[in-house]
This record gives sequence, structure tokens and C-alpha cells, in this order.
Amino acid sequence: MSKIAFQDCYIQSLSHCYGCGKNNPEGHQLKSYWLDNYEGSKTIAHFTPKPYHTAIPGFVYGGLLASLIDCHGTGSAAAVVHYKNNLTIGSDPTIRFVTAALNINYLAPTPIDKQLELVGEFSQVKDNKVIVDITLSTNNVICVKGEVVAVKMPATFK
Ligand SMILES: CCCCCCCCCC(=O)SCCNC(=O)CCNC(=O)[C@H](O)C(C)(C)COP(=O)(O)OP(=O)(O)OC[C@H]1O[C@@H](n2cnc3c(N)ncnc32)[C@H](O)[C@@H]1OP(=O)(O)O
Repeated sequence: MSKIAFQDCYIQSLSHCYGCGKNNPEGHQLKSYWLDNYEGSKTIAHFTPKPYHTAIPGFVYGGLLASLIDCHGTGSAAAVVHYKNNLTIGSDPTIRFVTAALNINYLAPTPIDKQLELVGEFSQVKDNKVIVDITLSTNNVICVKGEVVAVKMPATFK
């Protein structure tokens, strides 16, 4: 696992995302990395839900799970496009991705008292669009699968 999270390489002005921005103290501050020995192909993130992330007592609210998948997907998209072009993720000009589409399938209830593991793999990588398939697991049981279509952030977002 690399030492610096993808999201922590985002420039300050793009570090306020509720899901992953390091400058958002109220947010989830998700951190995504390359999976060990899979640089350029698989990504990983971990998150431990708080008791208030409850849906039904004992289980995690699905909107939170979608949010984690969303941010792991867009962070992974930025990382792979930099990797493919031999660029450093913090380099200038900044290349970032926003969510164009998010498809979530809840396969099993997600226990709230366990660390969650998200693993991303790429089904399409283009400079302007990346599709990331993500599994969210606890104790090696896949609870949620998601597909994130991430599109290069247009200049109008700045
Ligand atoms: C941002 C940096 C900081 C980190 C923050 C992390 C972000 C966290 C995730 C988010 O919450 S982002 C906020 C939620 N997302 C948005 O608000 C996006 C709103 N939508 C837009 O701004 C535009 O619709 C969008 C940038 C997604 C696409 O507009 P474009 O004009 O760039 O798209 P274009 O028509 O050029 O299409 C480019 C490619 O994307 C595809 N595409 C566009 N919209 C799509 C869509 N909705 N679903 C699937 N594919 C889509 C399109 O088919 C095409 O694929 P191909 O290159 O393969 O032909």
C-alpha cells in the first residue's frame, strides 16, 4: 500500500469533498491507495462506520456505503489516469474526475461494528472517462458491489 492516499494529493481547492476531502472536518475523509502489488490495476480503501451511520440497528446505512464507493471510484479514476500517463497524482495541471453515474447493488446487510474494505478494479480506462468496479466487504464477505462511471472534471467545476 502506498504511503500517501490519492485524495491527499488533491490540490487544496479540490479537497473539500464530503466523502474524501482532507479539508472537510465534517466529512468521511476516505483514503484510497494502490493495493499492494497491484499498482495501476487495483485500489483499496478502508473505513470504520460510526454508530450514527445506522440504517437498522446493527447495520450500516446504504447511502453511506454508496458515498464511500463513489469517492473510492473517483479517486481511483484520477490515480489510474495519472499512472497510465506516467504522471504524479499531485502534478499540475490537475486532472480530477467527477461521478457521472453510480450503480449500487446491496448484496448483504453490512454490519456496523466492523472495518469495511473497498477494492476497485478498472473495466475501462480512457483519459476522459474511467469505469471502476468496486466491492465493499467485511470479513471477506462482499456486502455491496458498485460501478462508478467517472468523467474528467470539466473546467466549469473550478
Ligand atoms: C473533483 C475533484 C475533487 C474530488 C472530489 C471527488 C468527487 C466525488 C464524487 C462526486 O460527488 S462528484 C459530484 C457529482 N457529480 C456531478 O456533479 C457531475 C455532474 N455532471 C457533469 O458535470 C457532466 O454531466 C459530466 C462531467 C459528468 C459529463 O459531462 P461532459 O460534457 O464532460 O461529458 P461528455 O458528453 O463529453 O462525455 C464524456 C464521456 O462520458 C460519458 N458520460 C457522460 N455523462 C455520462 C453519464 N451520466 N453516464 C454515463 N456516461 C456518461 C459519455 O458517454 C462520454 O463517454 P465516451 O468518451 O466513452 O464517449
